[in-house]
Amino acid sequence: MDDLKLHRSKGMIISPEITSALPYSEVEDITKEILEKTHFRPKLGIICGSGLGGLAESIENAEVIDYSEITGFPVSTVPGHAGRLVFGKLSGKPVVLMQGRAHIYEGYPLHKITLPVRVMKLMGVTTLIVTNAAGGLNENYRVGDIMIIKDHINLPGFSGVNPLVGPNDIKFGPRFPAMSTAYDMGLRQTAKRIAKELGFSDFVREGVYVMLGGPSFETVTECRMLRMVGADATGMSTVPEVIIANHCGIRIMGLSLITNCCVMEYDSPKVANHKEVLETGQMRSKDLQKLVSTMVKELEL
Ligand SMILES: O=P(O)(O)O[C@@H]1C[C@H](O)[C@@H](CO)O1
Ligand code: HPA
Repeated sequence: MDDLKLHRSKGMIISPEITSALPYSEVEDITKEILEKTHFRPKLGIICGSGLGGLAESIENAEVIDYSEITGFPVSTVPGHAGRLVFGKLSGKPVVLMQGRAHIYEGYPLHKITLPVRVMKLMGVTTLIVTNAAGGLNENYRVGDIMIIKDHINLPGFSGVNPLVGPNDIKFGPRFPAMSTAYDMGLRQTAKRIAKELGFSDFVREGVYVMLGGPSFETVTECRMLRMVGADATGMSTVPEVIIANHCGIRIMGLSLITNCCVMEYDSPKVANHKEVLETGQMRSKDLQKLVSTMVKELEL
């Protein structure tokens, strides 16, 4: 008996939120709908965070589909997230790039935010590079640093907010996926070596990303607490996508751009703001493009 039928047979109450997660066959239909609009068959997916959509500039022979034209896709409402699916070639390899993502704070349920990842899986994507803008918690981090993500803290998950809540479809992956190896070690090592070869060592780090729901930025005490528990950077995305990608066996690399330093002192006049986030994205855009395109050149897909 499949998981959804089992839930019903036990008389379990499933919230409308959970039942509205798309079944495998509908994700297949959406995938087919998209693939009819492009001749590319990518094995690599890229998700661009706030202000990082410039990565699309490196894509050759781009074919673009607006999220609004795709059944079930969440439409971006945040500045710095164009809301377009870009197919094309990066370093000679076919890729699909999400120019912008959806976030919990926009009001989207997690299954909708993460739908594009399942669609990528059914398209044939085996490796995902996921990027975000984040606030630096680590006292050694500077604005403009790029952090290779080695692990995450799913803070919303502490209260049951996880994109895998609800009946599990084994066609996507197991009921209880391990998360301790979510950020592929081989990809992290390659990224570190390439950063060194490109002369980027001064601003490329490796650390832990923590996700909060947003949209308000963190208080001083929240930042202090997050630093104490081992987080190096804080943001409002990425973790749900990584959980869903890892669940369905996609290899993942995560990159955070440190767009601002978190305020750690009670009497500091400094405040986090989205304008600074977008400006830093612009400032580091070319270096991020170089790091990602050089990695892609080397990737065995
Ligand atoms: O999509 P990401 O995680 O890059 O966006 C970050 C978090 C908020 O959406 C926004 C705050 O400036 O940037
Ligand atoms: N906090 C949360 N999300 C963010 C930040 C931050 O300081 N900067 C960019 N995204």
